[in-house]
Amino acid sequence: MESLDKFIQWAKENGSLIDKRLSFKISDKTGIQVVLDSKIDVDDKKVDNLLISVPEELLITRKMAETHFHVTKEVSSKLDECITNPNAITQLYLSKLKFSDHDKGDSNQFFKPYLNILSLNLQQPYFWTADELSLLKGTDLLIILRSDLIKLYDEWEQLLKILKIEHKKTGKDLKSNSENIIVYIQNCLHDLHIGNVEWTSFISYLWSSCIFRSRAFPEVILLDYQNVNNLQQAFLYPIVDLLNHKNDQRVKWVYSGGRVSFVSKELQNMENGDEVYNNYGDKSNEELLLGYGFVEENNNHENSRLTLRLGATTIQSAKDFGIKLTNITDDNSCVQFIISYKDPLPRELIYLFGYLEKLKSEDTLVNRSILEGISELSKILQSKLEFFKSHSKTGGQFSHGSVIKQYMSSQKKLYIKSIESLQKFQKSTIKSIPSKEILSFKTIFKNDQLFANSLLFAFGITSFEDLVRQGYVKQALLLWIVRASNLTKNSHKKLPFSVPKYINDTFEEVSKSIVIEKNDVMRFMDFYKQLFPKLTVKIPEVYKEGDWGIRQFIVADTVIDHLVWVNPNNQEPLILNKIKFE
Ligand SMILES: C[S@@+](CC[C@H](N)C(=O)[O-])C[C@H]1O[C@@H](n2cnc3c(N)ncnc32)[C@H](O)[C@@H]1O
Repeated sequence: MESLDKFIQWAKENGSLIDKRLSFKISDKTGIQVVLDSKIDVDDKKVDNLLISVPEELLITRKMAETHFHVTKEVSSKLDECITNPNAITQLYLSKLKFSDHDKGDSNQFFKPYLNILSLNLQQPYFWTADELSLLKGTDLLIILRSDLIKLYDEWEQLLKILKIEHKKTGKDLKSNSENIIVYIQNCLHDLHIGNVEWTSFISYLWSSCIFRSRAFPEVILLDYQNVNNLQQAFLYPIVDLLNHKNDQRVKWVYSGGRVSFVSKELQNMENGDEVYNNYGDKSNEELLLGYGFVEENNNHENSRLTLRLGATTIQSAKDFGIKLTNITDDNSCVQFIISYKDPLPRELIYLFGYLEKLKSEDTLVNRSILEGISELSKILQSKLEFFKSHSKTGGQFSHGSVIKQYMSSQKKLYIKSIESLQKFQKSTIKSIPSKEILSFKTIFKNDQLFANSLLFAFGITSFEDLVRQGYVKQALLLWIVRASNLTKNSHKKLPFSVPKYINDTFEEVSKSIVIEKNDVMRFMDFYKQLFPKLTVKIPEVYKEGDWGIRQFIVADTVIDHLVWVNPNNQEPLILNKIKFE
């Protein structure tokens, strides 16, 4: 608290204006926070409330860093050419301000009260223990974290090289980015926490880069848009960076007359003692966790990356077919989709799964392929849900356990939403199919009594539910499709419903073109022998009419591939005409 008071005093002495109604506190959970001490007057309610105003001399900027390191125009351009992060040099400058004891220069002394409130114990996962990180296994977080660290290491090496700053590597330092960077960080944590690190070391650069990620403001607010080459360029903004974050807060940062001010439109609705928040940008929990070390429990901006490893050939052929795939990994082997509350079920994801279930003989997506695709997609979403469900229960014993649980739980909620949308989509797809293009096997079972009764003898089952329970749906369906192909005009009349023409048309089409191999016959032999000639003898009115040879069952099996989708919720087969999915 003492360093916080000193810092506020320093800021005020150096021209900062802080609204009297604000006070600064320290909480266990969120660190320093800014609180509204007295309610807003009725008169104030209409105006935007200017709460904090800081003169630009208190900001830590790239310009300041370049002056400090005597960077020429050429070197500055080289930095931009070789390093994508425009804040690299400012980060190094911050490391020097914070960790260099040799440099007792003016700026180091001047910023001391500010530097003292910058915690050495940061919450981002880069500083978590190995046990805590192992709880992230199976999430993208761990993959991104590793690749961020490798990129940062390269950035640090490049930066020192361009600025010709020597870092004498000790035994504790990494020799290259390919060494186990996570183990290196774990070994440096103690020294970092007590401030005993070289300002030129990678660990201090990691610290200052995390300070930048969690506290810096975009420089576009200071200058004309055109004057900022890189929108990522940022500066440190003492005092305003004490405000914690909440999504959807209506705030403004205004630059005028050499001062940067923070304005909030939220005060009207606030009570005494409420926390005043900034808005770091509407962020997903992954962004919040990696950038800031916390997550929002009910985050409307939550999203999740669904990565599908399909291989380059499949991805290319899906694209050639017309599926719009925008997020393909660099090696072309994976395609990614973003699941969010705004779009819990991207349409292109459904089309892709429909495409994957398309038969070679089909040149468009038909209702069957889409429904089949939905079933496959559902399995993937369910397995994601199960993963996040089980992981939202573990980790309680670790200091970052609760944030891990919250992250897993918010991912879980998002997948629940996505699965709900998929179920709705499945229902509406079935509903949209005209009744003459769809026939349910349950309806057949109910209406074709003669056939249904024959199944008691064939499989010992008494109802459709029994058929499902005993696992004979496929066999019964094969029998019925052969029966449908054998129905004469006369026997057709005896049925209380008409067999849709597309079923027998498909049967004929397949029958004409199919090439039957010995293997196909072998595959059906056991099934066939079990039922025939038994059925022919016992129930001739069904099984003696027409052709009941084994070939018919092989044809029926292909007809099923072409026309049938089994609803995974109730195992009911639907026989669908091949019409284009609209
Ligand atoms: C710009 S600083 C805000 C001031 C900070 N509380 C401090 O102690 O200096 C950002 C850091 O504050 C914390 N923070 C900000 N908003 C938070 C929130 N809604 N919940 C938890 N921690 C938060 C995180 O540690 C984050 O990295």
